[in-house]
This record gives sequence, C-alpha cells and structure tokens, in this order.
Amino acid sequence: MTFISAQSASVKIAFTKMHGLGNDFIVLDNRSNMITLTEVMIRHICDRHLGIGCDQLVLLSNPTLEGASVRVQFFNPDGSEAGACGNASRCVAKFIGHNPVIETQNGLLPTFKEGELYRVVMGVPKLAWQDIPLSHEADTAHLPLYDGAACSMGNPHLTLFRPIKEAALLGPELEHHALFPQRANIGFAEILSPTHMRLRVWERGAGLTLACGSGACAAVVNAARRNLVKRKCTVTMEKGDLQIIWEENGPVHMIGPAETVFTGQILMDQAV
Ligand SMILES: N[C@H](CCC[C@H](N)C(=O)O)C(=O)O
Repeated sequence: MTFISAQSASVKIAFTKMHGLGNDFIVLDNRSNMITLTEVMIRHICDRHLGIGCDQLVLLSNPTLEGASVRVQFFNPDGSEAGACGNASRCVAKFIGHNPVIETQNGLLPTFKEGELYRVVMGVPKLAWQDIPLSHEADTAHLPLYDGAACSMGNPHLTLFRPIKEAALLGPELEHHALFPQRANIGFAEILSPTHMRLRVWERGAGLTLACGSGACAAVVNAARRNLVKRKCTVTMEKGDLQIIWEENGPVHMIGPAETVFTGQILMDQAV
C-alpha cells in the first residue's frame, strides 16, 4: 500500500526493502498512481547516505499488456532505467504473490513460487550484436575484449572468464567501453565444473553488487555457447546460489531466494 501525504513541501512515500542474495532493492508500489518519480528522486532514494540506499529502485504500476499481473520498472542508483533485473523480479514475485506474470521492457516474465524459492522465466537471450547492442558487428561469442562473450537478457551483459577479483579493477572501464553504446554489465565468471561457476558482476549504473540475476543468466548463456558449462548450471555468488536453466532454443529460467527486510516511509522534499 502506498501512503502519500503532502506536508508543506514534502511528501511521504511508503516503501518495502527487499533483496535477492544481497542484491538489494527499494520497492515502490505505485499501482495507485500516486507517485511521480524524477531522476533526482530516484538517485536520492537509492543513495546509501542521503536516502534509503539500494542497488536498484523497483517501481510497480498497473499492467498495460494482456496477461500481465503487474508492470515493473527497474532503476539503477545513477537514475538509468534497465530492461531487466533478475533478483528484483524474484522479489516482485514474492511481493505480489500468487505467481504473478511480470511486465517488463523485455516482455512478460512468468514467475512461480517453488517451496521457499522463486522461479522467473527470464526470456530468450539475444545473441546478435545489434540486439545487445554493440556499436559494430562482432562475433558476440568471442569478443576482442579479453576474449569475452556478450548477450542481452533485456539488458546488455559482457561475460569475461577471468578471476572474480578482477571485477572491481576492470569493471568500471569496461562498463563504459565504446563497444557498448548503452554501456554494459560486466560479469567475471570462474568455471568450477560443467555444472557450476562462481560469478561477480560489475553492474551498469550500480557498480559492484553482491549478486546479479540477469548477469547469472547471461553468464550461463555465454559459457554454454562456448561449451564451458552445460545449459543447467549453478551460479555461486557472494551470498548464495542461483540455479540457471537455458532451454534449447528457448528462454532462460532462474531459480533463487527473495527476502523482505523491512517496510517504511521516506520523507521527500517535493523540490528533490
Ligand atoms: N544494473 C543492471 C540492472 C540490474 C541487474 C541486476 N541487479 C539483476 O539482478 O539482474 C542494468 O543496468 O542492466
């Protein structure tokens, strides 16, 4: 329930704090259409010192597509909007309940509660250079950048098969590399076996995060394309595992936890 009260020049916005394996989110339920978010407000809410703090802000609104339960928009702390956010999609499935179909920029994502975990069908990965997008034609399975591989899960991902400790070092520069006209999320994957990898992601617009759901999907797709792993693979990140399954000629499934931490209200200066 979104609670809005306007006192002089400030407004109170109700929120729910959630996370998926430590990738944390502020969820704003705007199905009552009471909130008008600006980029300045998004950056303020996401700020871990001046606002509440999160890796992404998740805005829920009424669906516009046939078959959708809820429309979801994902915003990075720098104010940019992302077409996909796997960990947040599991949190939305928990928040809404009853296996909602999530409407995103990338289409409809079916969700399913499975015991204490949530499955999100994340869509078919886009492998063509134009769809990632890249700035020019390239073999997206073997890029000149550290021999990485790229795909889109509704957001651009470069996967490097390099030590995860290099994420903080190489991530910032590669996020803004000229090869990615919309920037990119940079995943560092250590292959442990044909069915297990360790992953750390430098996220576009957010920096180093503890987990990245779409990044885990992209890493399995990119590794499977190079026969480094099977299409069903466990991805271990800092606070736990995701199970990723890439169907033959089909969508990627992601299965993992979603936690609610607290609810509250943030007081925003209307001028923000
Ligand atoms: N930073 C990403 C969005 C969040 C992805 C991540 N938190 C996930 O769980 O997929 C981007 O700009 O594409």
